[in-house]
Amino acid sequence: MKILSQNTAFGGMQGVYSHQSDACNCEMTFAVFVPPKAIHEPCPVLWYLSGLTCTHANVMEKGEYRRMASELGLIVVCPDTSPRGNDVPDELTNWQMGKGAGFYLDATEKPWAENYRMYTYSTEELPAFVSQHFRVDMDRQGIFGHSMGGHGAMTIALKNPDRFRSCSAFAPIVEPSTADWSVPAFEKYLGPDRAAWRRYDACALVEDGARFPEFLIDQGKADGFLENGLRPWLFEEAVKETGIGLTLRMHERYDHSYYFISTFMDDHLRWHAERLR
Ligand SMILES: N[C@@H](CCC(=O)N[C@@H](CSC=O)C(=O)NCC(=O)O)C(=O)O
Repeated sequence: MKILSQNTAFGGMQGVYSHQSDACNCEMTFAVFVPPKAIHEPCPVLWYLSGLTCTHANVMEKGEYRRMASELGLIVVCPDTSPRGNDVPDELTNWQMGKGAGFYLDATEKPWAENYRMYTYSTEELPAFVSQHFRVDMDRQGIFGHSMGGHGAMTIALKNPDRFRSCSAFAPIVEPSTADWSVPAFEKYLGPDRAAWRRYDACALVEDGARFPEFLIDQGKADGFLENGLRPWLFEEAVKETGIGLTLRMHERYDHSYYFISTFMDDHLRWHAERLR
């Protein structure tokens, strides 16, 4: 593991690290905040998955999670959103595909399949790596994310209900297999057979029988992506009569930005901490 930076914050340590990823076949960077409590005992770990165009750095710089994570004793890990490097295929003028747009899936189509394996990276390789290098209690894991990362968090939780005790999302893409900004990417990463897309779609997963106890979703009503990209009401409909709990909070005047995310960050951290005790 390479240490790229380490800074003391709120009595804990915000670090940025990189390692060679077998899943993505490239060097991957991630951020980890370790609260002071982890000096004495293993702490619960919260995985934060970021949205389109992001790296590990967006939430680290603008998410404002450290004060509360420090207070609650939560380790927060923020992976990158795609493989990186000059050898990794990309669409330079398309922010909804390629680098910064990994959609937390394992691509099956050329040329993407060689590197774009963010599902395996986020659910297997990075957790194994983090558990080796940090004092994490892997029996107490939660996952959350924003937009494309909200989609990632919800689909990963639905597919791994025994691993995660809590899941929440800020403005998630709840049905990427029908949303304007994700259908072209799904076609390129996964091919034309839409049956294969359902494994990476929260609404479809629920329809197909996947279950997770409960979700918290915050959504801004002034979010420019609400109608065509995010549509949380589809998930509300999907979970009806399934026994899955959903707290969906719609907020007047909030948009899609980190101003919105940072406003509700403390609520999400408390939501997770209560379930990770
Ligand atoms: N470049 C785009 C806007 C991209 C954008 O809003 N990205 C969001 C995530 S969107 C869904 O996954 C984001 O988190 N951006 C990073 C940030 O720091 O705000 C455009 O031109 O509209």
